[in-house]
Amino acid sequence: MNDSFSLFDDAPALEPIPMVDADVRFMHGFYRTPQSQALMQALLAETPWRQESIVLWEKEYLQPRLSAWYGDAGSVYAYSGKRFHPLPWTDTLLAIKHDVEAATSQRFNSVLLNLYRDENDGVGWHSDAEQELGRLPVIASLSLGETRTFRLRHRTRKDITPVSIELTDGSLLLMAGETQRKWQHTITKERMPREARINLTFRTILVPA
Ligand SMILES: O=C(O)CCC(=O)C(=O)O
Ligand SMILES: [Fe+2]
Repeated sequence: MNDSFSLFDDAPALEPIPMVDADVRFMHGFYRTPQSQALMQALLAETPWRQESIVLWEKEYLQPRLSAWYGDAGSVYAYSGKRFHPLPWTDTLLAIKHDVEAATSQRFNSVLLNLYRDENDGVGWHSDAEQELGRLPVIASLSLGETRTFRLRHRTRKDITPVSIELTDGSLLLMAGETQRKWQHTITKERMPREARINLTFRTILVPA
């Protein structure tokens, strides 16, 4: 699906972002228009988007975004006291997974889709350090649609400057190594009007033997 790997193309590559205690790589234009727009439209139409809730201090809150969870049948994900069973892969998602696996030399068995409908949607500071992601999670994050700012901050070292990355349409971000153990990340809400953005985070859920 992605034709950007030809030797004769000026193929962009995942470039390391210099960070302490983290392995973060990033590239613009992993998918380019019009392909990125076609994927966005397909995912907007095909996905059974849900607004999930989280429980904090015994109070239930709706998440400020819509989401959907897909993966291999065994890749059950526990999050905020709930267990999510994945939807079966679609052709669209399998094609994207194939491209992302080729670009990252990694294999993934699940993907979390997030839809940020406008500037009022976001995701708070967190790390993806759930037990079923293993000790050193590898997460590949594809962005489609509106650009949003991805911020990272070190969990314990206040002397380390936070990092901001503009996640443009069609960009690909890889987080590996100690990134989830040592850093947190967020997509902040914005003041100015924003169009919709879809983010796909490919993950590997370790299935208990
Ligand atoms: O939307 C993004 O770029 C980040 C999403 C995220 O951090 C997550 O789903 O865990
Ligand atoms: Fe995350």
